[in-house]
Amino acid sequence: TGIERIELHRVEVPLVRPFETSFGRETVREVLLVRVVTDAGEGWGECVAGRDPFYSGEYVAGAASVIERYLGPALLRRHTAAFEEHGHMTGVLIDDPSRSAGVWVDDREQHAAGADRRAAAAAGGAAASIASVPLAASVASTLAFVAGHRMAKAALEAAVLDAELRAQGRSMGEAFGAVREWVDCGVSVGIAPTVDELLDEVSGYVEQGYRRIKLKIKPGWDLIPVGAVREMLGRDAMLQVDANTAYTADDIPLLASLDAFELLLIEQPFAEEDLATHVRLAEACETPVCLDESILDVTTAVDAIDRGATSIVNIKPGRMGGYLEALRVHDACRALDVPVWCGGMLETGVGRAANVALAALPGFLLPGDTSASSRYFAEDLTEPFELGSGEHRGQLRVPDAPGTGVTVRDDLVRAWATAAPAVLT
Ligand SMILES: CC(=O)N[C@@H](Cc1ccc2ccccc2c1)C(=O)O
Ligand SMILES: [Mg+2]
Repeated sequence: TGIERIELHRVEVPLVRPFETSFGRETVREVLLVRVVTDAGEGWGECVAGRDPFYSGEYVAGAASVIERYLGPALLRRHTAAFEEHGHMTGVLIDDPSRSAGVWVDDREQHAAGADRRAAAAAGGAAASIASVPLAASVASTLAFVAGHRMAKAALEAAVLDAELRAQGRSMGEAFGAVREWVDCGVSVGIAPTVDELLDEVSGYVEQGYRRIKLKIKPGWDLIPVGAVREMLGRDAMLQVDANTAYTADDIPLLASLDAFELLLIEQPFAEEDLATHVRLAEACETPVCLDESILDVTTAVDAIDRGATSIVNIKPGRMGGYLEALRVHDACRALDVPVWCGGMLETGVGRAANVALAALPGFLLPGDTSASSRYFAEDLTEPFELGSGEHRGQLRVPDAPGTGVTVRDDLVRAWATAAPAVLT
């Protein structure tokens, strides 16, 4: 079985309102979508990287480049008979235009070790279902020769996973081990021009039924807006903040004073690599510290928890190299009694569908940023995700059709494309 074709589609989707964080202000979501054709059928994956390398070091053009130059060729060769004809050299042909011949890298030991270690770690929990998707489960080890680029890798793995599960007639929810059909939804609220405008926006979301409010903060926009929202919502509403690494150790006293607002958590106040300062804040305040940017895989998740740098984890499959690693992080956190929730990256329905399926796992104990499509887009690239009503107020339904369960509207992908798709075969 093999991967026969990879298409990279770059589209621009306007946002219904500007989204401002401590690292920038977006009015359009530029997104890279991956379509793969395997001998079992086709699948779509969404790369969560933003247009610019501001949330993380990855960005749309960089992800497209690393896929065209390294990751795509590896997948196309690794899974074709022609590739295996070199016998022991289960390596990767690096197509380097500057060099006439490709370079073979013998990676059997490295991949085998990596795969064994991961399989052992995954043996216990939801990740066990990985065994039933051999093609998707082999993607990470095939791509391991490239350092980093987790969002690019995740998009490819997600597309292969979608194709494989559609061929098996299984939904992602079923394959992941979902335990519920509806997931509680929270909403991420950007930095606003004034506190009044913030309160208006938050009121609207509460009206729509969102079960949790998350406010973006940064130095100079924190205590006052958070206090005003807490005042408006009352003390029982679920409220949290996300700083996207904007603070330093000098701000520990200020951040500790957020205890007054009885928040669910403080998300990623300090730099991605700075676990030590997160530990110091955790020791200085009651409000739980939650990490986002810092958590790249099972290893970094368990290390951050062991150090006391985080007591709640924001799981984002794109940041972790894919949904299969996200399952492992879920399992590891569950074994350590650490609640997790599903983060968001302004995904279209492609990524949103897979995130909702992931959020249905037992360890996802807090509402995630899996908001309705209308939070970001007037029109979605797939069927829109809409909040339920009545007993399902503030919830999204987990798709139960095969794969992601949604259908990508080719007409919109074409209409919103910023360039002709790149095709690798
Ligand atoms: C919903 C939410 O707050 N997401 C990210 C921040 C974020 C914000 C804006 C983005 C724009 C393009 C790509 C990624 C982005 C990520 C977070 O949890 O930290
Ligand atoms: Mg965050």
